[in-house]
Amino acid sequence: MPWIQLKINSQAEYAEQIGEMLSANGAQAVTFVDAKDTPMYEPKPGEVMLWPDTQIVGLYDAQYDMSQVISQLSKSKLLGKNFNHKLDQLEDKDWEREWMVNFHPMQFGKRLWICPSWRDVPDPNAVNVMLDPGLAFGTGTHATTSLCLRWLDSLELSEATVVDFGCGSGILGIAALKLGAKRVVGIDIDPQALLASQDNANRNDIGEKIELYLPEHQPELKADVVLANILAAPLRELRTVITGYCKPGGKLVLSGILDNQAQEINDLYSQDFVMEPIEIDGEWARVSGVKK
Ligand SMILES: C[S@@+](CC[C@H](N)C(=O)[O-])C[C@H]1O[C@@H](n2cnc3c(N)ncnc32)[C@H](O)[C@@H]1O
Repeated sequence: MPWIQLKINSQAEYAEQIGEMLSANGAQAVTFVDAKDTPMYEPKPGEVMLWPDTQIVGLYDAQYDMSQVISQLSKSKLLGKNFNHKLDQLEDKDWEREWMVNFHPMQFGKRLWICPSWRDVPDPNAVNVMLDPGLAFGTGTHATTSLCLRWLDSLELSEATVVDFGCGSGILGIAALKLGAKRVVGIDIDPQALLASQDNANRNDIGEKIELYLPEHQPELKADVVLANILAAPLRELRTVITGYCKPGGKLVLSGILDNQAQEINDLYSQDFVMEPIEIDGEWARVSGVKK
């Protein structure tokens, strides 16, 4: 479905109010972008980042009557009759890649950085994962991914075999390889994710160390580390499969779990794992343990 994007530049102090006006006037999503594209850090979950010159971007269904929206907005005291705005038509894919504007290098734990493949690395001596998720999930900006990345950074992974269940962009498996793992098996139901994972692995010169499978072709193996960031429902349903991938003494991390689901998932997996303390980030939780 095509979309229409309405862009309004403003001083930071008015941006949130303008954003609220766009939401009240039919915008399906409102984002805030630095109008001057100065370097910045990634907003934490729940945090609205405002820069001195902020661009407020409202996303509207292409069928929406934008003349009505503009007329409504021009009646507000904040914007006035001749307020400065820009309207752009977007195709779906353009919108899905809009996040690229806001994707900057980010550090996770002590050693690990995730860097958009089109930007410079901030520290050439760090463990840098160069990433372009394409249309797959996983940039590190989402709390479910960052919880796993921080956990990975805290491990000694030399020579480890790793299963990345629900690999998306490949971000977790590739980070594990760059942190020293010797082999990663990535599994995903989405063929786009497998393509993105292979592209990203190649981009990081470790393409030969990753194997990617749809669930119907997933191989049998016992891994030292199992990662699964795939929401609570599949974690429940696939417990035996996920548990089966982990060797005794191996480590497991589960994410994609809401804060209020974490204890139940923790208790479920405690049948086979000695669980570690649950880690919370905003509304998301990380559950982890060591196989008995
Ligand atoms: C939340 S994303 C996580 C991506 C990446 N691992 C990360 O941490 O950012 C979940 C991924 O799991 C995949 N997925 C969902 N259900 C699955 C299942 N039953 N088996 C395998 N993959 C699944 C989705 O296609 C998606 O790519």
